[in-house]
Amino acid sequence: MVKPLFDMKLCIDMEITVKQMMRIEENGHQMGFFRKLMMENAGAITTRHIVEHYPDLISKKITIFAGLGNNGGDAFVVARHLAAFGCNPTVILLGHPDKIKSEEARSNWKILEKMNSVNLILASDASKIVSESEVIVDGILGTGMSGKIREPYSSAIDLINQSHAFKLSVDVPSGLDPDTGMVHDKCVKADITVTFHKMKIGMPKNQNMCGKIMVEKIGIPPEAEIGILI
Ligand SMILES: NC(=O)C1=CN([C@@H]2O[C@H](COP(=O)(O)OP(=O)(O)OC[C@H]3O[C@@H](n4cnc5c(N)ncnc54)[C@H](O)[C@@H]3O)[C@@H](O)[C@H]2O)[C@H](O)CC1
Ligand SMILES: [K+]
Repeated sequence: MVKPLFDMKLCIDMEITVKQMMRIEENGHQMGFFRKLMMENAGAITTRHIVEHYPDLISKKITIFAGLGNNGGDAFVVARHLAAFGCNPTVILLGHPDKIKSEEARSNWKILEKMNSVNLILASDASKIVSESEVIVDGILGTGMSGKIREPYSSAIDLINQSHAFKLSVDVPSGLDPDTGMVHDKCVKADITVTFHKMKIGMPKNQNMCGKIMVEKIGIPPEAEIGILI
């Protein structure tokens, strides 16, 4: 039975909670639109915004911070897509590769390990690299953030905020509570945040930390929202 189109239209511009997003993501995955595909689309559309912001991007020093969760996985995809545009980004992984949480993130890391066009730095003193960066991608924490920011994420957020680089946050500025917009501890102050699928309800409440918010679809079937938003 095909749902009437108007149902889908009603929820196109809704703002959703983290819990709703995770349930929609799971439904999409169960429908066969696997998380790995979502991650690829998320990274590709995020890269598009960086390329559009900087037409002369190839000449820019780009540093990508990646956590061990799927926010970091999105950032790995951004690194690969930027390389395809002729850039040589540096990825700073905030932990050991063995601790990367999911298969989809790990498989994207393994691709980067085979690419000479992307510099991989394990969590070391990133301060020199950051001081020379012109573009910083924040793929540290997304919707999986909880509680006081632990090291080395905490120092990484401080480093990013001390930089004068252009800052783009993946999905959520790292450290922002996506459901309330509150900063319980510390948070990346982004110039642009590219968030996926739908706006998270807390983000418009804290434009100061999010910067300009872009809501981008990543291919999740609207039917994945049935029973959650519809
Ligand atoms: N919404 C979608 O359709 C998709 C979203 N994607 C991206 O996935 C992240 C959410 O990924 P998840 O693995 O659930 O969580 P995070 O990456 O945000 O963080 C988990 C990671 O961070 C550690 N951690 C949590 N809290 C803290 C803290 N306070 N201090 C230090 N470390 C913390 C935790 O242990 C984990 O290691 C979403 O935002 C999107 O970017 C997918 O790409 C697919 C589609
Ligand atoms: K982030």
